Formats: sequence, C-alpha cells, structure tokens
Amino acid sequence: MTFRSDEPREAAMTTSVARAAPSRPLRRVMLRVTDGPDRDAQVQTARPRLTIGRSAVNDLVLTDSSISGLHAELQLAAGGPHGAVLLRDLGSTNGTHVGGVRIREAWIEPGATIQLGKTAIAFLAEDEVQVPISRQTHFGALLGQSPGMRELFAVLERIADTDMSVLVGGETGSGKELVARALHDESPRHKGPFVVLDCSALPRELAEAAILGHRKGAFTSALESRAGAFEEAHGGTLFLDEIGELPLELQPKLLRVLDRREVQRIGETQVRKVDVRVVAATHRDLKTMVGQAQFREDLYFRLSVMNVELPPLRERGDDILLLAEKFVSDFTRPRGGAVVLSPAARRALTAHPWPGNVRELKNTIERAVHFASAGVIEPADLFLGRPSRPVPAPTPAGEPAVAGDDALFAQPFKEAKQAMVDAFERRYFARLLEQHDGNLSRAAAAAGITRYYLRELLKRLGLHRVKDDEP
Ligand SMILES: Nc1ncnc2c1ncn2[C@@H]1O[C@H](COP(=O)(O)OP(=O)(O)OP(=O)(O)O)[C@@H](O)[C@H]1O
Repeated sequence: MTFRSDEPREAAMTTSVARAAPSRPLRRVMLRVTDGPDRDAQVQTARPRLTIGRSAVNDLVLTDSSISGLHAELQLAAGGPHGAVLLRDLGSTNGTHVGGVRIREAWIEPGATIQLGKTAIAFLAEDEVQVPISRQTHFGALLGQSPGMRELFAVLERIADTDMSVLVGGETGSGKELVARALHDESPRHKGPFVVLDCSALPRELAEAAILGHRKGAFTSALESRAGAFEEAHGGTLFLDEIGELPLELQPKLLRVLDRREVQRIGETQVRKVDVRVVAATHRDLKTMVGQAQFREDLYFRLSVMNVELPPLRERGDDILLLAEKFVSDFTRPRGGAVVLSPAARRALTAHPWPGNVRELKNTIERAVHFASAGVIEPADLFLGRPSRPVPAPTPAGEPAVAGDDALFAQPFKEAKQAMVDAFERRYFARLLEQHDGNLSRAAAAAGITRYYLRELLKRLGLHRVKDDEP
C-alpha cells in the first residue's frame, strides 16, 4: 500500500523541521474480560461505537455460547454524565447486566463491570488519543472544515491511491456517493469509468444480470447481449449504493466476483477478468444485519477492508454555513446577480437539525435562492420549522394532486407557483420513468439531463425507489 503525504520531501544536505501534523483529541476506552471462557481478552478503541458479541464483526469477539451474535454496544460520543459511556443491549437473548440488574440502556463509568452470559467484562479507565486530521478543507468535491470531516479526509487521502475496498456509512443525504466519486477522482483510476449500481432499485429478476451481464436470449427480456456493472467499471471504480438492500440470495454471487475478480455473463461459458475498485455505501447498520443473518459476514469483511463513517450534518458545526454559501453561489451563478444570506438566515441554518443532511440543505438553498427578494435570503425563504415545500402526493389515478383553485389562489404567488412546478415535475418524471421502464440512464438521456441530476430530482420528489434496471 502506498500512502500519499502532504509533507514536503526532505531535500539532500538540508535539515527539514517537520511541521507537527494536525490532530484532534478523541476519547479512548478499554474493555477487559475478567471472567468466562475468554478471560484476559481485551480491546481498546477511540471509535464512537464499540460492539461486543460472538460474531466476528464485533470489536470484542467472545466465544461464550451464552452470548448473542451481536450482544451489546458502547457509545462513546453519546453525551451524558462526564466520563460515562452509554451501554446498550442489542436485543440479546440472555441480556446485559450491570450491578446485578438487567439493563436495556445504562450510563456506566470506568470501574464498572458488565455481565453478559457467563462473561464478566471490566470497563477500565479511559484516556485521550490524538487522531490525525487533514490540513485540507476538501477532498475532491467533498467540502468540510469541521474536525470530524478533516479526520475523514485524512483517511481518504491515505487510501485514495490504493485498490482497497471501502465501506461508507452515514445517514441518508450525508454525502456517501460523493465520497465514492471523490475517491475515484483522486485515485490513479480517475481516467477509467465510475459506475453506480443502486442495489435498492434493482428488480430481483434483473439484479443478477445487472451485476454479471447476460448473453442475448439468456432469458425472455434479454434482447441484446449486455455487460454487467463489473465489466462496465473495468479499469475504474464500481460504487455499490445501498448495499444493505442486496437480496441475500445474490450476496454469494457478488462475493464470488470480488474474490476471483472475474465474471461470467448469464448464459455464457466465457470467463472475463475484471479490474475494478469497489466502494460500497449504506445508511443501514450492516453489523446488526450480519448479527441478524440478513447480511453475509464474509461479504461484509470483503467490502469493509476500510470502514469510513460520514458524520451527520448536525454534528459538523460551521460546515453548515460553508456548504450553504457554496450552494448559494452554485445556484445563483447560472441566474447572474448576487444573493447573500442575511445574519438571521445564517442563525436559522445553524440551529436547524438537518434530518435530511446535506441533500436537505442543498434543496433548502435552491428553493431559498428562488424565493429571495432583493438578493437577500431571509429565514422565511428557508421554510425551516414548518413542513417543507408541499410536494403533492399522486392521486389514485396517478395524477398529481394540486390544490383546487381557491386553495391555490389563497397562497402567496411564489408558494402557489412552486406547488404547480412540483406537481408538474412529479407528473413529468413519473411518466418519463414509465416510458423507459425505470431505467435511469435512458430516462435521463431522453429528458436531456444527466443521470445524476435525474436521480437527485427523483429523491427530492420521493420517486427514487422505482424499478430501475441500472446500470
Ligand atoms: N461535503 C459535501 N460537500 C459538497 N456537497 C456535498 C457534500 N456532501 C453531500 N453533498 C451534496 O449533497 C447531495 C447528497 O449527497 P450524496 O448523494 O452523496 O448523499 P448520500 O449519502 O449518497 O445519499 P443517499 O443515502 O440518499 O444515497 C449531493 O448533491 C452532493 O453533491
């Protein structure tokens, strides 16, 4: 593995004084097994979450047969009393006990003993470690100046040059696809293709063909021979979005391709070598899915050679304003003229919890730029704190519901216009997808927009989870 460094190389015959690499302090805790079959096993971590159980996906793996696959977890960053961490039972069969009491959730302090089945675990003293953060405030197109994002950039900078498989976690809209794109753009594969396979949108009957490809006539709808996602991504990067939605029966097929680095199209005997870097993403807790036998453990390990987690936007502090300013300028540039955020609007943006993360912020700014008068965005233009812009639900007949004339004319002009635009967009894209059988690439080409932009629009309109035989 090669690591790229931002440090200048030391010139011959000169003495260089290295600048200390920037870092941030993180809490670190230690657990040690004091009784039971795994006595003396221990783990030390500064990650925000530590899991304990029998499955190999856990941070502390135990062999005690009275313990569940994924038994309990410790949350280090959950707030709470000073020095305490949150212990949670993860629905174990035999329960988690502290001080002889069965708990579902409890704050524990250093010195406490956790009892799981026949095993006793001591929660030992915690300390602080320094973790490196990047000097940069972006990685590719991914922006961020908060310590959490710069810690992520430091990891991405080190792995971009490699072919390591990466599993990206994070809430919906937090930028997982952008991480995959940035890793591709910053890697030696950047001239190769970047292919997206959205596992949540794969109709079961076409999923295998989407991964492996097929020969003409291999099944009823196979009118042409077609390459699968791996072949299309040859020489580049394959982004497996929403990997947690991949049906269990297809998981061994994906694992096989990842192990052998070769594919066999359905209906063919020929084997084709593929050179692909895989980045997968999910908003689900894959470890829990492994514990519940909904996701294969071997595939989890194959995909998560490196695990990275995007913090939710509400934990990124001033990044909210950094991103808001960027989106204001992105959305005003094509319109000409300048738009700015008023001080009150900036306060409203930082106070909002952003459940939809960066995507919600981007949509909010796009709308606000449209609503702003005299070039200034005020809090009212952001529509925060009340239900966001009404996107009308389709009627049973498939037509969008638009408020009747009276209701429409009772609204201010801009809101009424927006309701009509939403209704039109919903109708237009619903029909477009129907015409192209849910295939995003063909639908985007027919509408004259990029596939990426189409996908963003569909997510905003709630039309994303339609049948999609991508790629
Ligand atoms: N740090 C960032 N800097 C700039 N733009 C960002 C950042 N994070 C996300 N975005 C933008 O926000 C939108 C949502 O990001 P993205 O699609 O990558 O999220 P996601 O986590 O993959 O979403 P989902 O879980 O719904 O698939 C995109 O338009 C993306 O370009």
